[in-house]
Amino acid sequence: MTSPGLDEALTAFAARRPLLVATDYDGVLAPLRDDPSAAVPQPGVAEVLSRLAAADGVTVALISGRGLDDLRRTSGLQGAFRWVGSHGAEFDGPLAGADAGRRDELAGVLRPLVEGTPGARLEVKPASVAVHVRQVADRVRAAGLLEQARQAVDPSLTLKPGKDVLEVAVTDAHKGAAVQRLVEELDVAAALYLGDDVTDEDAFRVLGPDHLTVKVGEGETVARHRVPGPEAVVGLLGALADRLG
Ligand SMILES: O=P(O)(O)OC[C@H]1O[C@H](O[C@H]2O[C@H](CO)[C@@H](O)[C@H](O)[C@H]2O)[C@H](O)[C@@H](O)[C@@H]1O
Repeated sequence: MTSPGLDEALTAFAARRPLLVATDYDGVLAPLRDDPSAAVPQPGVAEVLSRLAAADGVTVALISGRGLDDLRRTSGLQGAFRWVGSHGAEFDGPLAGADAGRRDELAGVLRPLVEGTPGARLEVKPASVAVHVRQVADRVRAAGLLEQARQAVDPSLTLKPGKDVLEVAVTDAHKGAAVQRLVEELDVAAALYLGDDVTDEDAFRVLGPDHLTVKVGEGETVARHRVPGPEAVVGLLGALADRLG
């Protein structure tokens, strides 16, 4: 499933400087799990990210839909990385809490729907509320809950559908804006972005042909390359680290 041409594209990418190596977390660095707190990195991730971050002229960024604190805690990763949480709403560190009132109001709307669906789970994040249905055995009810949630919320809020989840955000932050901001701030010659979900398409879209975009797993994408899953991601990042010397 690894796309033809990726190896050559990686070699060309590695020859440029400065570089941004940006990656999503769930489904890319960590295999998906029923319990989000159990989604730990694929073996080899910590080592390869450290190798990349140590290379001259290379910045590594983790850009996740998770809240920043959750991302750090669950991943257990440490290093001189740029940490971006809440789809970009947490760009320079944790949110101060200005949006907490609106978010709690939203949680109040969604909670009764979730509590009425066995297996569903509500996740209250810094700038959003997520309705998770991965563990809803009745798939018709799972789809019904996500639709009910869509209908129940204020239409001015931002809907972010994902893998067995619908997230409703009180900010309009998205990963595309976060990547763009890093590219400009760091003034990089090229960026690599790895992502597996619908919200990663925003990041793929802002990166033109000078950059390297890699979709992880199946599904429609505007990314130019594809690898099958987190194990292949470790292989790809290792191959990049080898080329960076
Ligand atoms: O942007 P990401 O780093 O990919 O984060 C996206 C969401 O990831 C988590 O949910 C997803 O992964 C869970 C663990 O594998 C899985 O149980 C769930 O079904 C997936 O949707 C996280 O819980 C969300 O907050 C993130 O937005």
